Amino acid sequence: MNETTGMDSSDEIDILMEESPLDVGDAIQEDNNSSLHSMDNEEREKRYKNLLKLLQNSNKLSNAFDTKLKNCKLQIIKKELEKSNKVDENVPIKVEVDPNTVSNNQPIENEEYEECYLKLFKQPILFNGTLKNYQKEGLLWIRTLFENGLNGILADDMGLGKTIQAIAFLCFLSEMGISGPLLVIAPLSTIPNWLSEFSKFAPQLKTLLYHGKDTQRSDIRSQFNTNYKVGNLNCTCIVITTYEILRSDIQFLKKYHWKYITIDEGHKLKNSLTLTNKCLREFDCANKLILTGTPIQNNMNELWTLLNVLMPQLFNDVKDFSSWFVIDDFYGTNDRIINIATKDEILDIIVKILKPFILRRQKTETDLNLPPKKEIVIYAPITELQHKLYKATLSKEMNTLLNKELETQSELEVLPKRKCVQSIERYTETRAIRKTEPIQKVEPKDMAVSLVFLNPFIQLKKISNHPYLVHMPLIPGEKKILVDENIVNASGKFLILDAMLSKLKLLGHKVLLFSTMTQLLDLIEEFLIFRSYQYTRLDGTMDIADRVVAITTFTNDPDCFLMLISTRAGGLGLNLTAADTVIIFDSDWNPQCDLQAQDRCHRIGQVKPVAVYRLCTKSTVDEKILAHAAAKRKLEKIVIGNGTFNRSTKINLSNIKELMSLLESSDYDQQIQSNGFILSDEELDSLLDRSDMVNSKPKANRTQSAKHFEVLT
Ligand SMILES: Nc1ncnc2c1ncn2[C@@H]1O[C@H](COP(=O)(O)OP(=O)(O)OP(=O)(O)O)[C@@H](O)[C@H]1O
Repeated sequence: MNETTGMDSSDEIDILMEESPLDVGDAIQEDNNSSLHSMDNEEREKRYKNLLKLLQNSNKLSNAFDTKLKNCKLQIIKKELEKSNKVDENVPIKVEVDPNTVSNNQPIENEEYEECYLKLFKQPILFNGTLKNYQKEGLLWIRTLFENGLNGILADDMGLGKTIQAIAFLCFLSEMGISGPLLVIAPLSTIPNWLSEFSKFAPQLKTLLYHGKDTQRSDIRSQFNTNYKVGNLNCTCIVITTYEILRSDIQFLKKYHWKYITIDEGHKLKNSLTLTNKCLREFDCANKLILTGTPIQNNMNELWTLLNVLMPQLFNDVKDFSSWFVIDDFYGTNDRIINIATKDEILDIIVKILKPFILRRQKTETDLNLPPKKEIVIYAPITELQHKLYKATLSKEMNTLLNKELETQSELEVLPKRKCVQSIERYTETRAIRKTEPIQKVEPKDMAVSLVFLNPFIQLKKISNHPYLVHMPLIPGEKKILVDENIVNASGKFLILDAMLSKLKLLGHKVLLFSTMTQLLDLIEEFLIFRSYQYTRLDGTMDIADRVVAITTFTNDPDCFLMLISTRAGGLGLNLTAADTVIIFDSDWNPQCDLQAQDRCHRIGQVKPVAVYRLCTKSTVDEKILAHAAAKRKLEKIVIGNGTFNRSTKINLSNIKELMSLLESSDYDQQIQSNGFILSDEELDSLLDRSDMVNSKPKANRTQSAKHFEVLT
């Protein structure tokens, strides 16, 4: 029996399952055996039919769930309205719906009920804040799934407050007297955020951080079931842990009967074969809620994984499924759209199946009124040294090129991590003047050479970013990097960065600088120290305490100008609205990682327009990475980016025109190409100008006529 609505939902769901007998086993088994591409046509046809059969049957089941969920939602709303006792006076309810008489096919007009609900909505007493309207709707949706014993995915755009909605729901559970234990699983990088959001929005709830050494964790485990009183309410501890601890302690954790598990940044589950997924399947848990701003990042495989997490009994294996959909289909040319169209049938059904269980709202659909954001790609020049090394790598002549230096060559040392820098004395128009004496210019006699020919691609990527990553000058006899003006002059991106930073600092902006390579972050750190910029750093090697220090220093210290962040470690769940500028030094293969990065500062709490600068070295692998990322973005746009999972939007994937326009759309507001000259003040002003964003939305493909830049259209 349901604890809040009094409905017995499990029986109904069992009946629904029986009504849709699925030949699941056969379909999946047969679908697993061998690679799709090595099959003859007859075999392909057979497997395709099996897959369709499985999906169509599941679709029926999902439709039944959908109707059931809508009815349940209505019941909850009615109950809440009755409780508020204001229905007759204040709310013009015209529609009378008896959930018992609604047939499976009949759409329920419940907008008016929802409107009333939003008007009279009382948020959980333990929640210390004001939920926005779309968050109230989100809470209602999470609650409806819970009442029906179903798992769901809250896939709101990044920064819309998924954490807040999850916390509000945990407050609701506590108020309902649901006994725990309750678990939140999140990546290490978002744990500080969870802790601070709990203390801000649910200060009366007790959280228990399950982390630390073996012995500490065993002590913490004894407190999992601790109950405590808040007024009359009997509350239970909320255990917070990381994916890593989940994997290492699964033997202990699976002994508990978890009442509710919230899984943050759930796209980490995207591969159903991972250990984390396996662990989660082993858990004894009533319900799960997955939070992710980016449910589909790479391929259809991930859609299947979502099905697996939501309905593991039906979708229990993923092998070969992805071969129906390959990322190549989404590369460029229009005739590929035909391929996509032929696969619509499968895609369409999957999206329909997922629909009741996924809630996704985009920033543009909400009343958030965030300040505008624009994204500009800056094509950096390639320096002579970069060109020489790049060409040598391509023609596999690197050894010959560097042969003469091999006698003096040292092993490349990992650069020391710096925690802070000396404060700067003053800034001129173009430079920060350091308090300390500049390093004496020394002729570089020694070189550290890092040549990993096993992966020439990485080599090329390093050279495109900074040639020192493969060919670093050292202070003679010291095995330490020699830092002088050459650290800037050797790399096209550093030339651009140097010019931009001095101006950004002067204009009072704060910057988040993302890179996918920690070695590159080390080098940028050397440069920041050389220029005496104050900065903090966040990367995957840091523990929770150090991360908290880095974030608070950046947020609260007005002199701390820049935060260096490794894209993969720091892109998730952080709130860094003190910054209004993002520099993506090198793009990630996965565009969602870069979007996550931008969203650290373009979110609730941001009051200034945000500019995102993406650096790309012209005619190098950098351009390939950008193109690949753009192809992945197209997939995401087609499947989830068009409001498909907003439950009020109708699905329409078969509109070729719509697909074409999505495929042809650009992710960037502006693309700028440097011709290799040092930037003049005038050009910099033009590049960093945000006046177009002050009173209006960012303009697409703005033209720009500075002397040394050219707009690519
Ligand atoms: N109702 C609210 N009132 C006040 N602040 C809010 C509210 N909702 C969200 N915020 C703030 O907005 C910011 C973004 O929220 P949150 O981190 O929960 O977003 P998210 O969707 O989980 O983002 P991400 O996907 O990046 O993790 C946070 O600083 C949060 O405190």
